[in-house]
Amino acid sequence: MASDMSIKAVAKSLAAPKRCYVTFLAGDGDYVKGVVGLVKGLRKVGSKYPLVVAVLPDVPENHRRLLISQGCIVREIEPVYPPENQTQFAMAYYVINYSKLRIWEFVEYEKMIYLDADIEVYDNIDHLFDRPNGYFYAVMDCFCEKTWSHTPQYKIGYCQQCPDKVAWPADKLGPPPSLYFNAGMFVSEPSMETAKRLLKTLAITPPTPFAEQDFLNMFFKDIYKPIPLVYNLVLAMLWRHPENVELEKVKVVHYCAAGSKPWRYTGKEPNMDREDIKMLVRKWWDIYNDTSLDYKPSPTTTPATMGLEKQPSLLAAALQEAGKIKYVTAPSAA
Ligand SMILES: O=c1ccn([C@@H]2O[C@H](COP(=O)(O)OP(=O)(O)O[C@H]3O[C@H](CO)[C@H](O)[C@H](O)[C@H]3O)[C@@H](O)[C@H]2O)c(=O)[nH]1
Ligand SMILES: O[C@H]1[C@H](O)[C@@H](O)[C@H](O)[C@@H](O)[C@H]1O
Repeated sequence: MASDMSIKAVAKSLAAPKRCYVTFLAGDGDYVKGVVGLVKGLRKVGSKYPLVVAVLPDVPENHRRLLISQGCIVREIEPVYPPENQTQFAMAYYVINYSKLRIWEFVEYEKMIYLDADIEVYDNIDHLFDRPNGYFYAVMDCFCEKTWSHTPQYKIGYCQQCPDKVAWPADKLGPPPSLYFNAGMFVSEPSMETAKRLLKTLAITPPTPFAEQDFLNMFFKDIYKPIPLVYNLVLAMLWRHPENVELEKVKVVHYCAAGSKPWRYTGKEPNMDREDIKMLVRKWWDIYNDTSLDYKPSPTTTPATMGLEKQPSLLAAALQEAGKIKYVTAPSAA
């Protein structure tokens, strides 16, 4: 009977579509805290799918171990560099974000939901995996913060979040820009063919201020489908377009406004003393500090299910940190 059950469970898991959440981690700084907060948040809302962390080689071993002990699957990726250029990125470190393009190589999954490490999930969004294949789903960005000051949109006060407020001067600037998404959250399908095309296209595309975000907008323009802003609340929306935000309905918060990363929050930067911001920063810390959300390996956890089979050097350490993992060895014929 028991073995019947387990056969059924295995068959079910084999038939289940392969889906995952993905995030990206670079360097030895404090973004690792963001990933820990994220995986705990996903656990809190009962997400059914694992969080795969695409790490650059410069992520130190102790951070990788911490992530594995929190139930993440750590996958090292090779860095991707944009072509040489004199471009000023909106933030100098955005140059590393081109490496995000590697996640289309994760073809052991059929579909992925990408989330930046400075994102927290406050409600289950697994249903986004059920949207039809063949599209790139993401939330429309806002052009009103200073990081956009290099653009005509910012200069004339045009934002796609309120396209009727300032009309786009088509006579002077030509047709209005295509819809533009924030690349901190998106739904897409890994594919080796797409991965190769991304890199090939990048090699002949000069870098622009929002780095891979601009690039992805260009690359996926024809299959982009906007989804409601509850799936990626870019914090500036709270003061730039409050009429568009119903905060209590928001499922995913993106702490991308200057000064809003919870683990660096001081409250001193513009807008950071707002009550809604303070509440959102507190909410993030509540999840991060909640030890009941720490990863508890199930009795059937194995190196393979933890994604450790290709990382023997991390295995022992991860198991030590995770503490109580029990292996279920394959039944022996003897
Ligand atoms: O030292 C770093 C810097 C960044 N990151 C990773 O890169 C992501 C993007 O960086 P930020 O969150 O600091 O950047 P923003 O929120 O300002 O980013 C926005 O613009 C970027 C342009 O490159 C990306 O498109 C990003 O997805 C979009 O949300 C982080 O969340 C994190 O996952 C690191 O791991 N380490
Ligand atoms: O797309 C950008 C980007 O994500 C920036 O980091 C953020 O500061 C801006 O508000 C947003 O519009």
